[in-house]
Amino acid sequence: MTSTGDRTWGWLGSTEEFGRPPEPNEFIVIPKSEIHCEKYAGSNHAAHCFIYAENNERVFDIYNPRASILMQLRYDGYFGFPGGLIDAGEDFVSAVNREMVEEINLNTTIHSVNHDDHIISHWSEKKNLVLHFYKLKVNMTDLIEIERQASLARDYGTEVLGTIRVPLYTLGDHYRGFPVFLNHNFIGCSRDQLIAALTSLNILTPEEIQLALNANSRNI
Ligand SMILES: O=c1[nH]cnc2c1ncn2[C@H]1C[C@H](O)[C@@H](COP(=O)(O)OP(=O)(O)O)O1
Ligand SMILES: [Mn+2]
Ligand SMILES: [Mn+2]
Ligand SMILES: [Mn+2]
Repeated sequence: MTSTGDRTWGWLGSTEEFGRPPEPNEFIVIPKSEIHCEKYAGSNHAAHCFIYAENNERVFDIYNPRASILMQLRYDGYFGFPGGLIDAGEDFVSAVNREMVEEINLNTTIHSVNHDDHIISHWSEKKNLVLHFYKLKVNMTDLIEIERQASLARDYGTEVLGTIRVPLYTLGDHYRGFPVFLNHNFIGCSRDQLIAALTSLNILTPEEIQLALNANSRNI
């Protein structure tokens, strides 16, 4: 224990396991039709959101981002999406909208998700944790405003250390850009969620995603 108390988990102890790096294939996809099944009623649930805008404004007049996707650096050092744990008796959609207010100061009278915005759900039996993922499509003007407002969020500077725009382009060496980003540390199944969203929304082709997953610095 240090004087700053930063070596304890305190009341976070009950969630400590959720943030541990997942084992390969720890999180399995569960059908949307099952997410309210009794089987998962005793699990912990969390819901996060993929906020994005189409964006073809080239970087250096070379690299087309195709879209700007909002992720965040978290207090625990991982990259993740805005969202969080679902409180007892709270429904998934209310929870993710609430968490986006807390974490990025989202104005939910303008932007919010509903049940139709569900993308995918993953379950870790080991962690007894179900992670639901939603999408929110905005235009670039709105995304820039959401980014601006995020620094005024209740949890900014504590639970959330800032928003980022995920790079989708791959630079000329076939490595820097999106492949490097995919090599960073993501929390929970957020890396799988990012790939699922990019695929289901046709933002990157499956070939581009596979190339990024296979790319590494030794290739260049
Ligand atoms: O973006 C994410 N994608 C998948 N799983 C995630 C993501 N962020 C966190 N998690 C996991 C690991 C966390 O411990 C739990 C709860 O989420 P979190 O955002 O930390 O919860 P609160 O905001 O503190 O309510 O889900
Ligand atoms: Mn939160
Ligand atoms: Mn929370
Ligand atoms: Mn959170």
